[in-house]
Amino acid sequence: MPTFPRPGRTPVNEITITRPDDWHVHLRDGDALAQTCADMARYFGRAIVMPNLTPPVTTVALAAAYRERILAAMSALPRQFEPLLTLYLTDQTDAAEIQLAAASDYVHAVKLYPAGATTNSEAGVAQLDGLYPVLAAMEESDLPLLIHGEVTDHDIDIFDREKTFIDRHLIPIAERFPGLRIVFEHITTRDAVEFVRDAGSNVAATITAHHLMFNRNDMLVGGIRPHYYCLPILKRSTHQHALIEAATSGNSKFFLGTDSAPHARHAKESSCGCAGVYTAHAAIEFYASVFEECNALDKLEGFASHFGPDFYRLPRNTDTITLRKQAWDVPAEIPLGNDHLKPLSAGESMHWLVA
Ligand SMILES: NC(=O)N[C@@H](CC(=O)O)C(=O)O
Ligand SMILES: [Zn+2]
Ligand SMILES: [Zn+2]
Repeated sequence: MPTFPRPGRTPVNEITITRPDDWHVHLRDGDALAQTCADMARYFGRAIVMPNLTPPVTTVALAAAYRERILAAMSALPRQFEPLLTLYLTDQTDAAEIQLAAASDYVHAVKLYPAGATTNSEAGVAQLDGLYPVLAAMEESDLPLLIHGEVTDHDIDIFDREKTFIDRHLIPIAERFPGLRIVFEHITTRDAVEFVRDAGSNVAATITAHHLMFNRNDMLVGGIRPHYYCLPILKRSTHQHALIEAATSGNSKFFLGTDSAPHARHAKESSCGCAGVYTAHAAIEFYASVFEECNALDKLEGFASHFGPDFYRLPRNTDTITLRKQAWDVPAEIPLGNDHLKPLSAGESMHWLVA
């Protein structure tokens, strides 16, 4: 991992921060919820829950029902987190549904998946221009737009899909709807960092732990590692360094979103493996390791616990968590309903743990 040494580095064995939230997570549904909710409830306060179920969460009524299933799955747990629901945009979404969402107290954002861009995005938006009346309604009712920012054109190289999305779609959307709050989700490139940094205060980005920890060499050198395969795909190290600089900079436009995305082990270790990395079992511990490497542990609290709620116009959590230096081993496998998944860093040793 690259380091950005800052003067005065002193070893830290314990850090207490405002309770963090996860601004982008996939909990899935059904019997997967037992594990995904338990991992989130270990210390996160709230989580923006992605709507890419099958079928997707396209209406406020479906979001209400999904929320009930999440709360039911959590009822047996020693502590709970608050699920913040999102709607899945389709070519059929209308302004009336947006108004319903804005009026509800549990739908907090609307998610744009370009059709075919990622896992369960088949029902996503095929014609982005056709979306403009819906985006106008969102701007009007101040409901944030969350974007999986990749084009899907066959002639665009997979490593260039985020950059091309910025040029073709994000710049026009941001110009046309200057009052629309936009979260550019799970950014993976220097181009995305620069776009968000230079945009208005209505534009922010989430950054995953795995895009801070790894680049495409980690996935492809010495053998292909399907458990590092996610979308947007890991990029070259120069992009990884730009993400690390952004996350540890203290700039409030960049905040924590794990994109923890469970897939059964056999579905990833396959001749056509699924996209998604599971990090919920050790999320804040992964981020803490990266920030520590960069001697930037003092910047973790803003990134993990302050900038997200500020952007979403929600109160910051008022209690704290404490991370301690403590060796522990990530399990080799984690149950997922009747199946199993291989979590990030399976079988490896970690040195931070939430007390
Ligand atoms: N990130 C991923 O690679 N996969 C996510 C979908 C997404 O966030 O794009 C999933 O739902 O599995
Ligand atoms: Zn995505
Ligand atoms: Zn995601």
